Amino acid sequence: MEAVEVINLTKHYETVKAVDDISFRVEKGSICGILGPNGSGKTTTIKSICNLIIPDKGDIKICGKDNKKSTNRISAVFEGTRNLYWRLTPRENLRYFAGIRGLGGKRLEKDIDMILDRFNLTDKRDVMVNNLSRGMQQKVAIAMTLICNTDVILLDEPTLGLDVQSHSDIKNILMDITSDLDKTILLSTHDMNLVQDICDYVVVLNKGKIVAKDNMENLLNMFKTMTYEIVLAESLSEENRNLLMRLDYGFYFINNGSKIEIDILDFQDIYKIIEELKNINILIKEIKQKDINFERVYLSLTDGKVS
Ligand SMILES: Nc1ncnc2c1ncn2[C@@H]1O[C@H](COP(=O)(O)OP(=O)(O)OP(=O)(O)O)[C@@H](O)[C@H]1O
Repeated sequence: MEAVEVINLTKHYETVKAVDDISFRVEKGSICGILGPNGSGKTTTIKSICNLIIPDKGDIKICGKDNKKSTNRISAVFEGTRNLYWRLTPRENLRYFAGIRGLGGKRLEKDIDMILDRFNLTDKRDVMVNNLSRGMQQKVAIAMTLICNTDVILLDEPTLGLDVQSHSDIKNILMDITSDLDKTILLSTHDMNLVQDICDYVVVLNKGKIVAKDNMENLLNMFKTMTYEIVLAESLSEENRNLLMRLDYGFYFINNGSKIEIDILDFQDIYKIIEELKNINILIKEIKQKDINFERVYLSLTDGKVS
């Protein structure tokens, strides 16, 4: 079953077409990355799904129902932890957000304790959020979405500014809540390692349009067959790099130009590159097919714009 369906969504801000006729579906219990460079339309898409922006055109369905009639099925954490109350404790925050959704009573108190325990926050439950570490604050923000018990959780940059341990904790929490609790997560982030590790499905936006939507495995496989690494006997000078660039493939110069990574569509193209290296008297030490990572896939899809 689809938890989220976006159908022909379009939104302008005066003359800017922020989102241009996009459609995608997210399966229940999965994690979907909504990715793209700055200004590509991620926030507009996410806010439209949450019903915080009224689109010019298109339909959005949450668990099969129009999103305007299903706002109680979505919760969102925008820009890290901004929607927490900093002068309240984790327990008070959770109580407050549950209260807004009409939840209360002894059962709620039990649920709050259970969720805080799940996130290893029991000993911090009565400490003001302001005095918690950034990683703990992020956990409280995600705990808030669980106490509201919504089917769909939207997260904007959940790992921004976190140390290695907190990054790993948040990653595990997100995987746990989809597998154990069947929650659906829509994740907007520039953290491509996180995307590769936890996303089942990815939607990549560029200039308001979808440039790719597929599952992670397919995207990685699609690019795997096209990326080669050439190790050279010496570093390439600026002049030689420019000569190679004229061949108009996607070149990435690594290790000061002593290693080249190339994205090619046809294996025969590798001979043209070898020929050019021969012409400029550069010896090749090794050529191998590269294990592709998602960051490279993303860069190819968005014309090299990381953020
Ligand atoms: N309230 C607004 N008024 C006018 N233009 C806007 C408004 N909000 C967004 N835009 C424009 O719409 C386009 C898409 O913006 P959006 O914030 O959706 O992109 P984004 O992918 O979330 O970017 P970022 O990664 O920088 O947060 C951009 O050109 C942006 O300048």
